[in-house]
Amino acid sequence: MIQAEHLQKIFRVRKRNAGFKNAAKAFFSREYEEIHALNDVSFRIEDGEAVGYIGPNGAGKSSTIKILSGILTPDSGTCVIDGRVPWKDRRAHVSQIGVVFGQRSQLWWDVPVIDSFELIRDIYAVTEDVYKRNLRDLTDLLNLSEILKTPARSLSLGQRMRCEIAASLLHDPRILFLDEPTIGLDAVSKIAVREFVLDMNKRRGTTVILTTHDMQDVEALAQRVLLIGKGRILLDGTLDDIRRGGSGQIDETLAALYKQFDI
Ligand SMILES: Nc1ncnc2c1ncn2[C@@H]1O[C@H](COP(=O)(O)OP(=O)(O)OP(=O)(O)O)[C@@H](O)[C@H]1O
Repeated sequence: MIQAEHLQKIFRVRKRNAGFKNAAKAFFSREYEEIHALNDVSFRIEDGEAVGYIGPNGAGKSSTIKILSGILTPDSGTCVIDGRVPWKDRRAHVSQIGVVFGQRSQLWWDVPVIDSFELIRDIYAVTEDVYKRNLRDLTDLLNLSEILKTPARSLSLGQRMRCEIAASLLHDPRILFLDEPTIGLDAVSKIAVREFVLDMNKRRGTTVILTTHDMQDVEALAQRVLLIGKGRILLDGTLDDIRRGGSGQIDETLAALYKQFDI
């Protein structure tokens, strides 16, 4: 179970105006401004749920995922995941979670993908049996056989994302955090990723938390939707709850909702 209560995160950044001269000035300046990424975020997610975490650019989605995965420490508030505090019990925590950041790679850039997988196996101390089974299933389901020997830097975006997802699942995590996993993918790759994640959720009971701007991802994967805006949870319900507010396409309905919440 994931229980987040009153999470707050403030980033302090050097104040600066536009232009090169001002950038240099800002470098030596002691003036800071505060960015309230998370103001008061609370939610509870049960084991086996698949939750879409949505909101406009800069709403605080990635910051939340980073806190839940232990990469970032909040300024205040608490978060307990299956009895662990992510940023305190990092070692135990990472063995139970898989994380995919669509905009960042966890694969070693210059080595064949399979070498990255083997490194991940060693880091997580995955037993040979489990590794072999997962590698076989993931290769099969995500269609990786022809790209396993290719270095990550030579893969297309869609190929790389399929490898990223496989890399995040080799150690059988109970929870999967996906931060924009279908960004830039073609229709075929998007569908493959969605089907695969749905299967993980349904068949293995993996808890899935997904941030995305693609509402088709949410339609395909999430039973529940959390809407965040200006660092606060504004809505916790189903996609039907969101649809009810509009009459047309889901993107238009969502845009109207953002407007209504002034986010
Ligand atoms: N390391 C950082 N330093 C300073 N500000 C940051 C940092 N990380 C995030 N922010 C700011 O915190 C706010 C929330 O950012 P976050 O990345 O969580 O949003 P998001 O909802 O994931 O946005 P997007 O949909 O654009 O990816 C933004 O205003 C962002 O500029």
